[in-house]
Amino acid sequence: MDITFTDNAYNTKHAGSPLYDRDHLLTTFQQARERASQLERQILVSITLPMTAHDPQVVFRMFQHLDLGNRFFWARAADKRALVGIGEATVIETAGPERVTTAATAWRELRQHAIIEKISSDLPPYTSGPVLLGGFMFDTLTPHTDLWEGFPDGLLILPHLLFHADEDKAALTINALIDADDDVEQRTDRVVETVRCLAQALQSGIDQPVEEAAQRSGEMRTQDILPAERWKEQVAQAVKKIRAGAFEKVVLARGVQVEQEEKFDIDGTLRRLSQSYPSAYVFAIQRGTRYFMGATPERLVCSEDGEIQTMALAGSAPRGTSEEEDRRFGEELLKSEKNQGEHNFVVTTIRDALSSLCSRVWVADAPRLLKLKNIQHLETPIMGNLKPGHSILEAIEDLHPTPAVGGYPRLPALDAIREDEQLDRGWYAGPIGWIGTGGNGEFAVALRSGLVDGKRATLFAGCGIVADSDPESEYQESCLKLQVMLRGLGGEL
Ligand SMILES: C=C(O[C@@H]1C=C(C(=O)O)C=C[C@H]1O)C(=O)O
Repeated sequence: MDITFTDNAYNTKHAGSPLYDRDHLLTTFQQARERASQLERQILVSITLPMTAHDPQVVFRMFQHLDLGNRFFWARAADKRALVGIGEATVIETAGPERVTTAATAWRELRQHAIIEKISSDLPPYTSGPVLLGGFMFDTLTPHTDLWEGFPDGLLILPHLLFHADEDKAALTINALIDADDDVEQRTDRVVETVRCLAQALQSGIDQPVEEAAQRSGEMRTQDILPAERWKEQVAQAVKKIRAGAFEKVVLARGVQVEQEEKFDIDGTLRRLSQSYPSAYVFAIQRGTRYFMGATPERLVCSEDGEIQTMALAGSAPRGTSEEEDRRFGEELLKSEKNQGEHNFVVTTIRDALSSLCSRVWVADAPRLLKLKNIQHLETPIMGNLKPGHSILEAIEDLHPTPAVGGYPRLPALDAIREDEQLDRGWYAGPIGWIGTGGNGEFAVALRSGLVDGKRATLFAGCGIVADSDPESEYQESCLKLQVMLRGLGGEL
């Protein structure tokens, strides 16, 4: 079973021992229990072990056999980074407009007095140690419906087990919260058994090629939540408001309900999304029978050692059916005043938001094209150096919602969404990602996404509306964006 882990100093030292050395784990848990009793609080224990690289999709599938609870998937095929978690050592759940700040405080508190072990120096540098996975609702002030039950305003999960990998290293982190009166012998045995089961599952499944997703046996039925004509009227109304000077841009979203005879195949959907959108963040967060999942091209913010990277992504055109047509569409997008306008609101807003958090902000001179499978966007890379003491959660607090998903100026645009959109966005277009120690982490904007529950799914897509938007073109653009999840679920093959 040791083949699951690399032949690192730790395993060599403990050659022949179980995957995780029981005695060592027990000593750590005992130490945590003592600390818990002295300080009269729970103590976080986080242990990271090196592991041989595995396909994150396979790990996600194998995790299901562990019976540890909800799973979480996050991967970007292009840079070979992945985080796959299962279970909840603890969760930080927050509510209200202060949901991000409250989560940041709870995270700081949780880390205090923690015992963090890294059983090698050969580990993915940014994701080793305790890492929280989760996300935030787009807007806490819109009335919530049952649709998003289980997805609170803010949710950060410390998983029991986290598989994480970068381009050349992979590791497993085991997290636990220890109480003063915990039976640490029993806790130790449970962890050792869980890791043993995982190793076994991976070993037995490791040689099996990831099978092609089962073909759908029946029809996938789709229905607009708001009839197409009504949505286009909304767009026309928004254009009128903009021309009357109420605001300059608003992003209006629409939802589509999808149903089929059989349950949607979550693992297969993730695989199709990863294959079709290698540069996107492919994600899934499970709450019971529900999965919020998608393949978003939009990074909200990535922070590594104080350097943050973000982007303005707004302005869209279809891909051409020939190389020539594709180039033409791209050139027209780059020259389009309408698209440049809606893009520039995003650039300006992000630059302003970062200027208070960062000692230096760098913005590319001009947007470039980001070409995805069926759509192309204007993209401006933006970077900055976080001032000491600031973390990624503060950046999220300031950046979200950017005018790429909200509007410009922010407040009147959000009011218009609340009044006119008639859609419970829930976590759609909210920040989703992970945060580690030292302020590192990465969050994306949860676009090209849907909430999947058994045989049903609700998919979302939105478009930036400006003074010269045409309702029909915006509707067509939203259809292109919806295709990501429709195809991901196995439809429109
Ligand atoms: C709102 C969405 O996408 C956003 C809106 C875009 C636009 O209006 O051109 C482009 C990219 C995203 O920032 C979505 O995919 O649902």
